[in-house]
Amino acid sequence: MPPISTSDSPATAGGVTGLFGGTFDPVHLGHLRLAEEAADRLGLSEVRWIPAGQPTHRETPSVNAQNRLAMVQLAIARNPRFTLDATEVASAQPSYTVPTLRRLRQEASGTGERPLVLLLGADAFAGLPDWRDWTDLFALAHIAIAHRPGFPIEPGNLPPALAEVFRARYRASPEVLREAPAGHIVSFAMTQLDISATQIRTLLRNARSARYLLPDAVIDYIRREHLYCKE
Ligand SMILES: Nc1ncnc2c1ncn2[C@@H]1O[C@H](COP(=O)(O)OP(=O)(O)OP(=O)(O)O)[C@@H](O)[C@H]1O
Ligand SMILES: O=C(O)c1ccc[n+]([C@@H]2O[C@H](COP(=O)([O-])O)[C@@H](O)[C@H]2O)c1
Repeated sequence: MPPISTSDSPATAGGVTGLFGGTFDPVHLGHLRLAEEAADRLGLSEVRWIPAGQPTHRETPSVNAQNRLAMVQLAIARNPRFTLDATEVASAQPSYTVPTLRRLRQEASGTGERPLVLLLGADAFAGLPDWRDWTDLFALAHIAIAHRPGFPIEPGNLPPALAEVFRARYRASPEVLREAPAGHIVSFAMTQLDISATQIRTLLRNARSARYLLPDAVIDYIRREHLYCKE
């Protein structure tokens, strides 16, 4: 099992750290390829997975936070670059990203101004102006956007306030991530996998196979715990 970080476990010293938050209801191969390809293409020494305890911007997840955390733990268990951050799940507060980044920035302060990179799918990036205190994000971390089928990354497709920020902060080369601790936006191509947790929940509710869309260990867990069954 990978190490689980809590607020008192400092991030790995040195390198560039990727931060990957999500509802993960459930975690699937689209998430795993995003994190793996981000690590390769952006040269990340670690990708820290941060399941949201109480997501604020969507319906209540189908499965509770402990089960979603357990599924992520199983999914990333054999990858030495992946770590799990249980802090949002352990918190009684709603899961907002800016306070999480402030905490991680403080943890990283012992290792100097280390670059932190928030990893987002293109759909999540387009929704940024709805996030709480979203303009504060850029003082705390870089953002790396993963291409996702159906969500082209172009200023013309973004809300105006975000398009302006995108034009000012976007850089073509991921090398800029090492040159500053925060503030740049980059994008990276990833294997296009049109997989969503919504699709998987629908398959499982209808007693259809979700095999090869998510890791076997996660499917086994879902079966054992009777998750995503028809009510
Ligand atoms: N297939 C995919 N390709 C690229 N990015 C993805 C993919 N699936 C999810 N992501 C990204 O992973 C992050 C976490 O996503 P989330 O847990 O909401 O998964 P989801 O499949 O989009 O879920 P749901 O269908 O419940 O909305 C977001 O940044 C999202 O954009
Ligand atoms: O901070 C916010 O206001 C905020 C609003 C929407 C989404 N987020 C974060 O964005 C990440 C992806 O969200 P989602 O809904 O695609 O799973 C996850 O870590 C959420 O906590 C954060």
